[in-house]
Amino acid sequence: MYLLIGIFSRPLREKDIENARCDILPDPQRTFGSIPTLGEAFIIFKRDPYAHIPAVGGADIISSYLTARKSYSHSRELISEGYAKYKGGLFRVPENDRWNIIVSRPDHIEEVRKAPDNILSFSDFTNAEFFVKELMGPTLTENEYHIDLVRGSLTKNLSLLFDDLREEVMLAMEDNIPLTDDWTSVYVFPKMVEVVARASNRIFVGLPVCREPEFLQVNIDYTMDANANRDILIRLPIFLRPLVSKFLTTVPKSIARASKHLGPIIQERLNLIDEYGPDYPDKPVDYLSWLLDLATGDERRIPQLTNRILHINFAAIHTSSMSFTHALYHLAAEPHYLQPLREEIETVIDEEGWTKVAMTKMHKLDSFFRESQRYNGISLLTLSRIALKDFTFSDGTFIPKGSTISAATYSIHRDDEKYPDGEKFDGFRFARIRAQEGQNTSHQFVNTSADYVPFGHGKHACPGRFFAANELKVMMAYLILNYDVKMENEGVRPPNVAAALACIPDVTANVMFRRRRS
Ligand code: HEM
Repeated sequence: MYLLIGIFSRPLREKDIENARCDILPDPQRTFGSIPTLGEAFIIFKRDPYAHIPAVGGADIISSYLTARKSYSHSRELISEGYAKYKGGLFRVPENDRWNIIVSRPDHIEEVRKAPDNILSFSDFTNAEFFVKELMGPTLTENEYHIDLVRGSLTKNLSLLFDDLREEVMLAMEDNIPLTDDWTSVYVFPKMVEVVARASNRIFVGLPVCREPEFLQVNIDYTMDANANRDILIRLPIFLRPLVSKFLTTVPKSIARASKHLGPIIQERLNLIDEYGPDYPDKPVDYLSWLLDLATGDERRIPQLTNRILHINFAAIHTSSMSFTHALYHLAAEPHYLQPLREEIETVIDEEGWTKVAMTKMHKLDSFFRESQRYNGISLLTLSRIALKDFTFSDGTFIPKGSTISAATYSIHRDDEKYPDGEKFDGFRFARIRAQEGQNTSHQFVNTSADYVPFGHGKHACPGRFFAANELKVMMAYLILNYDVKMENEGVRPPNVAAALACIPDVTANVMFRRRRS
């Protein structure tokens, strides 16, 4: 309850002071990390709606300001501190422009998962976090049919598309990592981004455009630009963001660049639909065809369709290439994993050939990726939501409307009570569990639970994870069968880099490859 009117109508009472903290904007989750503005000069008092939730670094103005200032480079430490100190309970960590309320208890996570979208909203969170509406266009948020297609058609057609995916991964790997007899040092992260971009676009838009370097580059740049623009906007006062985003956004330029390649293909498909109907002969099976099946009105125009393709690449490329690089660094730093993985992959391929079913039978490989996502992940927090209404957990804990709430992903995954020796990377941890009676289908790379949330959990859990799991496994299986691998700095895995909430593999490291000898 804001006390601005009350301040002028009666003297401040002791109780008001107890329940109040000085805040600068009438936004309940505002912290003090952003640049003060003219509007912010109007200091008002209000009850602290978060008084019942302990704050890492302190809740008063000065401490929250100073802690928020550290949040970009020290998020991991701040979240770990809260997790250790308030174990099982909620806590909050300040960011530039809000408090992040963090949950970690399984029952709390389950309640966040089950809460309907009109109370705890995932899409409002992603829009606020990535400025989707302002930077990428409002239609993406108003009609999310491109997301439904990942959950539906893409996942359902994985078996059918597997051969295309496999072929593109193998060709892209050969092009990016030379098969040499002697050890060759490869600056690996950009190469993996390229392999993922090419293989993903084989399924998104098909041949030959998935191999056009400029088309792939636009898709890669789109993510980098979106992140850079977001980092600028998040530091600005809220009222300036819509205005600045208009000048900042590079999306129209990206659409124009990508349309040069996609435009003629989309037009050709639209012509065929006009002539022969939606199921025209030799219609390609890819994500673009599914978009065309569902798009109506303005959404059938080339710029709109191109933007959807760019956006799905935004969700797919860096998430998958970072996840792959995390796992690759473990393999290269500990090459003792190579032999058992090779034996498993060879045995399964001998029995099944290169199929989607074969990928599900490689339990050690699956475990290696699951463990890498547990140990590293790509985000310290997932399952993030914005409360569109007041929300109360069944234990009575109150979350005010407007709050951001997330799961303590990194800390949950490193918790010894959930994962014995959690600070140690143990590549076959989950394969051993699956070998136990009755555990065969649990603990797969794509399974989520309250204790395993690198893809989120529940209805908004990453719908692309089934596709990503197949892509990453084919990449790794191909690499393990064809190359010997080690870190340039032998035996040492380069430390991850923390930037805000992201957990990024060292993007500057080199890995050594040579043609497999044994
Ligand atoms: C290993 C790679 C990937 C990782 C680690 C990853 C991770 C995530 C995470 C953490 C979320 C948010 C879930 C939450 O916090 O509740 C998410 C959402 C999403 N991901 Fe992924 N992702 C990956 C690959 C992909 C791919 C390949 C695609 C597309 C083909 C994709 C499409 C999406 C979409 C559309 C959403 C939003 C879901 C919704 O609005 O309900 N992701 N992903």
